[in-house]
Amino acid sequence: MANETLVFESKQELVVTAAARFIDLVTRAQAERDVASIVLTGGSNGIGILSALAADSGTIDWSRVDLYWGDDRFVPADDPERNSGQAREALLDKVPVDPSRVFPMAPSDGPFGDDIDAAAADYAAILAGRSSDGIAPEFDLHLLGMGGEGHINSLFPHTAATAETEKSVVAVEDSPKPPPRRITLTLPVVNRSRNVWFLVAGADKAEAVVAAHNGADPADWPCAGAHGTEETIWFLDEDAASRLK
Ligand SMILES: O=C1O[C@H](COP(=O)(O)O)[C@@H](O)[C@H](O)[C@H]1O
Repeated sequence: MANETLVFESKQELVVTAAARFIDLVTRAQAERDVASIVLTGGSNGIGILSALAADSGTIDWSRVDLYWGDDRFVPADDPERNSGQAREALLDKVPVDPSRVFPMAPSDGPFGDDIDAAAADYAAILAGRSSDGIAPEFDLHLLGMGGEGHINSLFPHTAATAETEKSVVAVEDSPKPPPRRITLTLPVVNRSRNVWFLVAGADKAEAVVAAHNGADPADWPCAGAHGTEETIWFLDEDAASRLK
């Protein structure tokens, strides 16, 4: 399992480079497995890479890309906080994705109404149904943003969701970062990904970056618990990397 840490002068350089590598990765995955499977994330850089990809929309065969989300907010479908809605606006409405290959998590006004546990169970069933072992796909790439306290997806420090070892998807009712109700993939499923990429900018993330690089306890720093089976790459701006030796 390889690890790489790349440091960029600006957030823009970070997302543009990540987008170029995303195109390479998807192209290679499609050559090897026909369809590439990608887990998207939210946050400034998680959406930033999608905007950078929109500027280069002719290169990827989007009809052969499966798109999942690492987490989303359990709010109405048209709420601007939805990671999936932001992804549509930044990229997915602009490229020829196959709608049958796009798997957003259910919103709070979707088929399960306000039942967040049913919505989480539905997403687990979707992942299981698209896997070879009844659990979840081996994603080609899982994109991750990160909070200053080390959260990834909606896995926050010292929470049951972060400690989960059995379920692939769980409901979060009390996220310390608003909105409180979210659905998230768990660490065991993140870690089925061939490649895990962290997209992180800002001095407020520097302590968490050091913790992850030093192999901290994921209960304290959830970011420390995410690894690709083939490669883990940290895309950092200089501020986020400022405390690395
Ligand atoms: O709550 C969330 O935050 C993280 C990181 O966001 P950022 O704006 O600080 O980069 C994001 O990756 C995650 O999907 C989202 O739900």
